[in-house]
Amino acid sequence: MRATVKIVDAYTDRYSIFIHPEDAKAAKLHPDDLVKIEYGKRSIYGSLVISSFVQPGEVGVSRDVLQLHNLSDGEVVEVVPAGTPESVRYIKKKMNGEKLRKVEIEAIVRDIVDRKLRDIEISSFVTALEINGLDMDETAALTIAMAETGDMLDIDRKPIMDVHSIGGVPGNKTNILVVPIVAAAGLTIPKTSSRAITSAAGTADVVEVFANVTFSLDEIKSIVEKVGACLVWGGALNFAPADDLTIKAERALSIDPTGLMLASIMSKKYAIGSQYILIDIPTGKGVKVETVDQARALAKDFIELGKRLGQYVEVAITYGGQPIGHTVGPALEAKEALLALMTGKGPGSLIEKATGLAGILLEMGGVAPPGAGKRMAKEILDSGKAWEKMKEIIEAQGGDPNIKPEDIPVGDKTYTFVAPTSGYVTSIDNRAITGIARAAGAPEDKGAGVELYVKVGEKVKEGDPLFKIHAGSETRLEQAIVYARRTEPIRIEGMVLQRIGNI
Ligand SMILES: O=P(O)(O)OC[C@H]1O[C@H](OP(=O)(O)O)[C@H](O)[C@@H]1O
Ligand SMILES: Nc1ccnc(=O)[nH]1
Repeated sequence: MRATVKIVDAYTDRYSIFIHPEDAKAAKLHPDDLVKIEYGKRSIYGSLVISSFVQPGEVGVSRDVLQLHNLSDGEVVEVVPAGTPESVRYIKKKMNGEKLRKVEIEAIVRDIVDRKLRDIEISSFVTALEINGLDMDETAALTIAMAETGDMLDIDRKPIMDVHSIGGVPGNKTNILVVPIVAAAGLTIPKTSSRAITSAAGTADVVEVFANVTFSLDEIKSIVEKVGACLVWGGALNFAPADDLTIKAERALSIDPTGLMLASIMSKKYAIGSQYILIDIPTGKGVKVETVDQARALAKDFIELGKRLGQYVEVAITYGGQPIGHTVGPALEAKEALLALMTGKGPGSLIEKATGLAGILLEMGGVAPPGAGKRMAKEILDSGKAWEKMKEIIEAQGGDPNIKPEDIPVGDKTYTFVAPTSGYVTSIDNRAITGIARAAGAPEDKGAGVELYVKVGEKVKEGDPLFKIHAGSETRLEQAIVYARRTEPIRIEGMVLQRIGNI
């Protein structure tokens, strides 16, 4: 049908296209149908909303559609049913456990990027990958397709280093220390991060507390060539664009299928031109990889995928059996990370992991002799050079380089859980801590999260504080308290775990 464009001031995150009920009836269109707007030689795909927001003869476009396409009020366009993309058949092949050909994977990625595949089809694809997986041929095809459907970056300052965690462990603010340490040594490290997938705060969510993380590739190039590093959100416009759309489905299901994880990470590294990449695989109970054998197998996949992409990859298998540091949630983690950079002091789990990973990168980049990297990294941190570099990065990314951790606001609705008995802390449940922080509102509410007062192996007396929940509202706080009471995330030897009566 021919229609006049009307901008609908709504951000639906579903690329919504609105038409009036009378027009929908005449065109035999139904809610959530995939529809196409044709104007000139361009095509815009979106999910149909039938509504009186628009008048007969009008087609409404939401703000998220306008983020990708220039349309103005009053333009005359054609609105037609889009039908079912061929790539849906390929998704069903993967649902049936069949191997996908390179061209089929490319079609799926292209249709995700063009928004021909709606949330429902993308979730089906992610679920199929969780159940049936991808082999290395499919993973490499997916990685390159994800990278090449977006912009690629060519940074002049070589060699280009990179570091990326597969995530999964709460409080993993490590790379916020690693990046400035490595850059302070004179190496180039254009770090891209995703927002939280299974955790309560992705690195992009944490950095966004004190600096902008959404930039175009030209802006990233300028930042990196100026200060040698960045800490930005990989989901920014047109940078491996399929990645953030599949992550949205992963986040809803709190899953991260191995093949998609490999492609998600390495597509960003490939797009930004990283040459030497260190992958962190946190390993332990309650994270994405639970055993060292599984971690070694995943490490081999990352190294093989890197070879196919022309990138040198090393992998660090790290301890992931409990949260990193003492804080979980964007603002709380930002405070802890900045304080560690300012003082060189902080929880051993954070400082030791950060200097360990940074040390490997210093050796990979040739600025530290083999075996001397961690010591050099610690010297850079202790000397204040890492903090000076971080201030350069913060300023280049539009933040306040004079920021003080104590000035960062956190949720003021709090509740502290105390030890029910005396004894040694025997375990901290990663998934429960993440669940409590997310119930409190993280990562969307940056001030929400959990502060840990104890770690595994520490001795407590009955009544000692174990952890504090921060939330932005009493409602969220109550939800987090209920979740915490149900999951009891911190176990102390000697405590009564359950009492079973004659129920
Ligand atoms: O823990 P979950 O949310 O599953 O994984 C996502 C997190 O892991 C990676 O960390 P980094 O950017 O390498 O520090 C991602 O960028 C993101 O921050
Ligand atoms: N799936 C992913 C895990 C961690 N980081 C990413 O960028 N993607």
